[in-house]
Amino acid sequence: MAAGQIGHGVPPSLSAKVTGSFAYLTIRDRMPTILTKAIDTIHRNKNKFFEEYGEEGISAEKQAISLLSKLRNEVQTDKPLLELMDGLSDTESWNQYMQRQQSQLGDQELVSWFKSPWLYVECYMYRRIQEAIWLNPPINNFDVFNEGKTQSFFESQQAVMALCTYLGDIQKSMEKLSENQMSEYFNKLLQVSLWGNKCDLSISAGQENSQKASPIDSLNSLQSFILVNDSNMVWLTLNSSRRLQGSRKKTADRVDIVLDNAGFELVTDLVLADFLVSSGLARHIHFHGKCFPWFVSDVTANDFQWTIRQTMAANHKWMSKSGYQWQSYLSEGIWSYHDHPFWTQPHEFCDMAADAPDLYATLQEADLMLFKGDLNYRKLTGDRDWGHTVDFCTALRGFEPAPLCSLRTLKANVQVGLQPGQGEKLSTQDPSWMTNGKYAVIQFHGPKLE
Ligand SMILES: O=P(O)(O)OC[C@H]1O[C@](O)(CO)[C@@H](O)[C@@H]1O
Ligand SMILES: [Mn+2]
Repeated sequence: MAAGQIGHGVPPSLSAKVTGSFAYLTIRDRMPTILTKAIDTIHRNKNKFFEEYGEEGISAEKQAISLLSKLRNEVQTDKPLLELMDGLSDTESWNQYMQRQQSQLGDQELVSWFKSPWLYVECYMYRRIQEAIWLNPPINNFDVFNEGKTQSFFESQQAVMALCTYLGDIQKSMEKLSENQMSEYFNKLLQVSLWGNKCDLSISAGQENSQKASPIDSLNSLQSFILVNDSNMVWLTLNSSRRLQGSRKKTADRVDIVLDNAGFELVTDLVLADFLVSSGLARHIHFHGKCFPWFVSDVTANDFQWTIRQTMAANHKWMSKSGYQWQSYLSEGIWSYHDHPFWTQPHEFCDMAADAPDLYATLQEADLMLFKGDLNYRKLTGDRDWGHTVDFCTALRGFEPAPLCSLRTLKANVQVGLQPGQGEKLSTQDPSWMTNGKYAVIQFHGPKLE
């Protein structure tokens, strides 16, 4: 067994134990900054809380801030993680997961911010933010990240308009498109959705990070930054499920999109989903979002509905047309939004079949799953210290509910499925290639089709 490997050749989890690693810097610098911003946001909303709830609002604000400051201090001083106390439906499962982590660590040490797996502690921080808010009615539904998400949507308006106009143009000529043209548009919109993932707010610790340029025009220049491009497999998968259905109107029955960020990225996902349905490549789209505010910019049910309403209300013909179209897909059941507590838990996805069998069973009904973003990639691969040439399939460790594809810009140091030498070359050319968000993958796992 190679050095650092645990049982069955599975490498160790990334962790802040390694001083100077990206995990270490995230926990030392970026997470406290995110907490400070959350505290500022609550404080800035003090008057609003007073207007809405009077003195009760003010004392809830103070109490929430004090819990978050305490949390920030726990992170900064590498305190042991604490059990959750808020009695929500997922509390028990979080506390059990902590026991699991503790038993892996043994009796000598306690699970703590810098010693436990990075994936676990980073997820846990967002759950603790949720606890701090939830324990403080009447402000217990406040989304501390909402302002950033709405701002990122408004700042990318030009790009959204350009994208909706592009979609409208495709749809005007949809009937006449050849198979080749169709696959070309598909690839473009898949790549737009891929690069949409550059626009998250967690990596920049909440700094503005929106899309300004026209997303279609940038695609050519970004091409060489796609390190793995399995889009052909994705296309074949969509088309093979069309063949298997054998119906005259050829469609994959269902594509699931596991969403990542609100703002521009969500619009790129909705545009791709619209194209899949209006081109006849898919019949239904299931979107999966988060149950509570997560990793600064991730989509909640509220963000999802808000984005569609804003798109409908836009003072731009193609944008508002798209918004109305999306609303009608939802009311006709062609599109549906789902959330499941598992998406806001710290588990590697290889645990899903055992720990969230209901979700796993639902995903098995999909013809194709698209996993958006970096955190989903970390969970797909377990956020472990894999070699770059390890197969994606190996890193998934049996997680294969349906053919799946990760659309991810690289923001954490895990990347598998590269060619021999590719990782080394990148490290020489651009030492921060795994974390600077400049590179991306379209990485597929499923039956190989021709
Ligand atoms: O929105 P995304 O693409 O999942 O990116 C969030 C990522 O940013 C980070 O905060 C960068 O460390 C990761 O924790 C996380 O994987
Ligand atoms: Mn995210």
